[in-house]
Amino acid sequence: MTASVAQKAKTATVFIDGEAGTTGLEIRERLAGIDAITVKSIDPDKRKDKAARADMMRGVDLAVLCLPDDAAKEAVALADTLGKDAPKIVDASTAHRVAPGWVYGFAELSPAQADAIRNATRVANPGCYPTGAIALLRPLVDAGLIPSDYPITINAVSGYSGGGRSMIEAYEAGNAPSFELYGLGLEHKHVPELQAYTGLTRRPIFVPSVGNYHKGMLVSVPLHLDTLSGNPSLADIEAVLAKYYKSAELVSVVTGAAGKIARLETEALNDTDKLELFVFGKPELKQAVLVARLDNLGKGAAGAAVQNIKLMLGLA
Ligand SMILES: NC(=O)C1=CN([C@@H]2O[C@H](COP(=O)(O)OP(=O)(O)OC[C@H]3O[C@@H](n4cnc5c(N)ncnc54)[C@H](OP(=O)(O)O)[C@@H]3O)[C@@H](O)[C@H]2O)C=CC1
Ligand SMILES: CC(=O)N[C@@H](CCC(=O)OP(=O)(O)O)C(=O)O
Repeated sequence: MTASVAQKAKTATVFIDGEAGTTGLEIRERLAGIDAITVKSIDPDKRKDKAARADMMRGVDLAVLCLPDDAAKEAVALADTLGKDAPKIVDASTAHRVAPGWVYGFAELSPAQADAIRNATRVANPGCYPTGAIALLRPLVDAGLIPSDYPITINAVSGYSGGGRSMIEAYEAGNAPSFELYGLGLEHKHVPELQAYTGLTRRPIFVPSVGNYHKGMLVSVPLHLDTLSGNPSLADIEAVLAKYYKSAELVSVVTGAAGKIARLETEALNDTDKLELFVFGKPELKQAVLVARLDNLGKGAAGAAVQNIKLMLGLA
């Protein structure tokens, strides 16, 4: 597959299973701007027809699954019936993010991750919230500043597009709340990937929320500096993050925010695939708040999917 994909790199073909959904549409829009990729669309009447979907998969280099979890598992089972004709797969759902045999599609996770994605046939696209939280925490756990058994709490807010078509319709009907916390049973579907890819041995507490606006996300992690290893300063934390993402095109560390910026709004990165990281806090208090900002449909979904598609098709 790798050699043939390289040979036909100019005409790589992609099928988006779930093309008409929130994430599918965003991916289609981004792929339309890439000359080296042709999107093959299924007849809308057949979009849930297993035989038609299997035929589409047989005819492409890569399939992107933008489906609910159960439908994504069904799509993988369909691909499994195709043997050597199965396409490469990027799954945007939660179904395979910690599954054996799948590579986690966060290219900036570690220096080796982009290559792991390039060489993979099955890649699980990260959740929007874990993208922010893992980006903040993984470098600090790796550096030993945050002990792996540290009791981490992650607070986050998303625009309502994060909930897909049904939540978008509910909010746009005009009778949704202005803001609400959810996941208060502490079993949000993102916790397993959050724990697995941050390297935390203690299960983090994750408190998501949704605001009455379309898209844009903030993920924040409060820290008591005097309980971390080596009593690090805000500058130490910032330096670890800045070094980790030095060469990353899409992830940037906004340095010097502490003491200068006191408010942060959610929508500044909308319609981009960027992820910004900030370290706020006050040295005298020995307290810090790490914050990640992203477009939940950009780096939190379609932007990361397209990054993975390009890596897997030999285009990046
Ligand atoms: N929205 C977001 O910010 C993010 C979403 N995701 C994940 O991406 C996946 C898609 O989410 P999202 O785009 O928001 O969801 P949507 O509800 O907006 O879209 C889902 C699409 O899948 C189609 N679909 C449902 N069941 C089947 C099936 N059995 N066969 C074929 N097509 C089917 C739906 O068609 P129909 O409407 O006609 O039923 C719809 O077009 C989910 O797993 C979600 O967790 C990932 C990252 C972020
Ligand atoms: C606001 C909202 O409801 N958000 C979704 C997460 C969206 C996302 O990115 O996660 P997946 O990729 O795992 O779907 C939720 O909390 O379930």
